[in-house]
Amino acid sequence: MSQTPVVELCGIDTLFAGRHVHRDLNLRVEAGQIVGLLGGSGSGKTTLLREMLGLLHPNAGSVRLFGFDLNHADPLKQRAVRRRLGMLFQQGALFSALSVFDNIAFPLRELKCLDEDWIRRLVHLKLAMVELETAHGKLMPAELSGGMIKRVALARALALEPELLLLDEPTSGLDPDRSQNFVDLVGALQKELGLTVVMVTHDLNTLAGLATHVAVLADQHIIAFGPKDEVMTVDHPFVTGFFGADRRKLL
Ligand SMILES: Nc1ncnc2c1ncn2[C@@H]1O[C@H](COP(=O)(O)OP(=O)(O)OP(=O)(O)O)[C@@H](O)[C@H]1O
Repeated sequence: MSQTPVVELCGIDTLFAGRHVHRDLNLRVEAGQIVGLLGGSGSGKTTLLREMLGLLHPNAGSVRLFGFDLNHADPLKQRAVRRRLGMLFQQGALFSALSVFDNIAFPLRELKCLDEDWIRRLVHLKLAMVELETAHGKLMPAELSGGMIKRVALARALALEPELLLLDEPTSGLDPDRSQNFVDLVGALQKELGLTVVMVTHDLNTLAGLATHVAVLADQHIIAFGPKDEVMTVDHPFVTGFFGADRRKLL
């Protein structure tokens, strides 16, 4: 018997001002997969991540995480489900008025059941996980490089030890070296922590370095899903245009 999928989107319709962004969209992500979500600009990728986070409810269809329907579960259950996922926003979305330490401590303090001594130990552990030092905890977000912002945001996303990690353009704004380091870090943590990952990316190297599977969002739904070597041979204008002559990079 197959296991409960980590993410299951069924028949999703999303409309803004009467215009469909998603129409009868379906996606099933199994435990341990790293799914690269591709699609043209404005095709509704970030909107889909927001629906997985429960920040936005689709107009029709169901969003199930770990088997729980986010639209119908009671608020307590919804909160419990949300704690099982971490999100890395495109620009990091750190709280600018809080230090690195306090940014990472934020979700831990929200639990309201850990004393400060535990929080300190956990924050230092998360800093080490993303290859930063304890001393970095004192810095403010404005003092960080682009790569460090991504690492701190990742440490915060991992604070509650999620099973599902959502990444929105994880390497955008990083130069090729930093981008490769970040891809290696996420890949190593994914293996170590057994994470399931859904990431939006436009970057072929990030996709090549991380994704086990690719989902293509076009024409308002997922037109292709599967291992990346299968998806890149799909005959669709977006797929052909995206992979173009670089198809071999992914193999
Ligand atoms: N809250 C909102 N209100 C109205 N329209 C919205 C809202 N959020 C998104 N949209 C619209 O929905 C469409 C999809 O947006 P979304 O940000 O999900 O696309 P995307 O695929 O992530 O794009 P990009 O790759 O450019 O970031 C866009 O046309 C956007 O303007």
